[in-house]
Amino acid sequence: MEEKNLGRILVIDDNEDVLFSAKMLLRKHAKEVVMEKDPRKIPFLVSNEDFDLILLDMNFSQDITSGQEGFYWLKEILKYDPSAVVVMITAFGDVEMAVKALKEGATDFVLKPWENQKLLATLSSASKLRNSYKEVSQLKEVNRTLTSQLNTPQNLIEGNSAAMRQLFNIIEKVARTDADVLLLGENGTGKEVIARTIHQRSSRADKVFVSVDMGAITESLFESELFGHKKGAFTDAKEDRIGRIEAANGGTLFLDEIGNLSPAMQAKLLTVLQRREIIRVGTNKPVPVNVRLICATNMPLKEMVQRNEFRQDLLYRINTVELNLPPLRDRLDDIPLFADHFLGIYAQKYKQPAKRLGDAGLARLRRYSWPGNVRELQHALERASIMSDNRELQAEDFFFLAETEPLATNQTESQSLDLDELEREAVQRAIQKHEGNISKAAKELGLSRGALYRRLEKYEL
Ligand SMILES: Nc1ncnc2c1ncn2[C@@H]1O[C@H](COP(=O)(O)OP(=O)(O)OP(=O)(O)O)[C@@H](O)[C@H]1O
Repeated sequence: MEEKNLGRILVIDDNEDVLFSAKMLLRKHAKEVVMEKDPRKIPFLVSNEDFDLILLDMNFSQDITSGQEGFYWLKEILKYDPSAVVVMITAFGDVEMAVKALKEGATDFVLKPWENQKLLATLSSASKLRNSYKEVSQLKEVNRTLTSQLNTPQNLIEGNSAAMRQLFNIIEKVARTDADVLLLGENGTGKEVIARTIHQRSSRADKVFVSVDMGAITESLFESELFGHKKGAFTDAKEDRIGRIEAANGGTLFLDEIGNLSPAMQAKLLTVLQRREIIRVGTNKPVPVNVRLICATNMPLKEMVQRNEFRQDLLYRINTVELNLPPLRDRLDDIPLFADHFLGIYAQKYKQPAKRLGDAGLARLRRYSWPGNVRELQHALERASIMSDNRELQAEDFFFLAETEPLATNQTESQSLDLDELEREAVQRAIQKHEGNISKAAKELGLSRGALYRRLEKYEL
């Protein structure tokens, strides 16, 4: 047996000879051996010290044979440390009593007088059990912490546009049911934020929310990522691993970019969803799973079904409730709320006083088409927070890649000879080249900052 791998052992027996021989044997294998003759010290010892193993006599001198005192002290130990690993010592080979002790929570028993090798073997397996208890309780704790961090409500903006108010009415109702949900919407409309919100408002809120980006999973890793694998199932399978679906058990499974699955992956996913069980790669044992499914995509799934690119049966399976997230350009009334929210966050992040959105700034944001939706708005506000010297953000504090994009390559230069058009393009290009730095752009154009601002205003840039 490995040296000292039994940890700290407490031996409680009122017979000095037993204590002595236990100490002689165990000190070679344990980090520390604590001996105690008087069982009345147990509460003090167990509540003040951490023992990996406890060897407890069943029969103390006042009550030689019934074992009642042993049972009493076993219960006391478990009261103070429910995960204590207690091995009972019994002198009479009374199997019935030993079995009763196991039922009461003892881990094992040894007969007195013991054979040294047998005692060591018993303690060694008890110590392994203790280690796995410790590991499990540590993992549970890590899991609890991570789940509560992940499930901490993010700063959700419900919005006050008619479209979002209507949507949140439905979300409120749907969240409480266990119905599977399909979220449709352009990039950056907040599909993941809404998926998390549904989870947080559901009866599964204290369980885990597992998000899987289907667009990022390759065909070859699909099964092992989602269903898990057994050690040795394939070359890289160095250890048993549970998949994402099993990890979400009891909670919510969010499958993002569901429209990106190949036909083969769609078929495998459908089978799992229908059977509500997974089979880890390299095994043939089905494991039942209980997850609430939320899927999301920015792709037109119904059209894809028409074109045979997406399985109709899979679509029916995932869209019990379908929610459409409106693009930001259809809910411009939400912009002021988002602006307050994100400007607050960036003020903290960049340690500066919070900036506000001025009327002209807001008008500018309302005129833009927002192809990147809330994510793009968030970035525009972050950029303006960093770049602008104004406390109140104005039109000139915002410029947009989507508007300047065609100018990124020089081949797309305008054929127009309209002076205004040419000037507008020159201004855009200068701003883009200097990444929004007004002073540098103005210098390049041969204009003062004021003159450049006037042109930005004029061309609504
Ligand atoms: N209602 C909202 N409240 C607060 N933040 C939001 C909201 N909607 C979107 N956002 C923010 O916008 C960004 C994009 O949101 P999210 O990732 O949820 O969008 P998505 O639709 O899932 O995007 P994609 O399709 O690109 O994955 C995130 O940074 C998110 O915090």
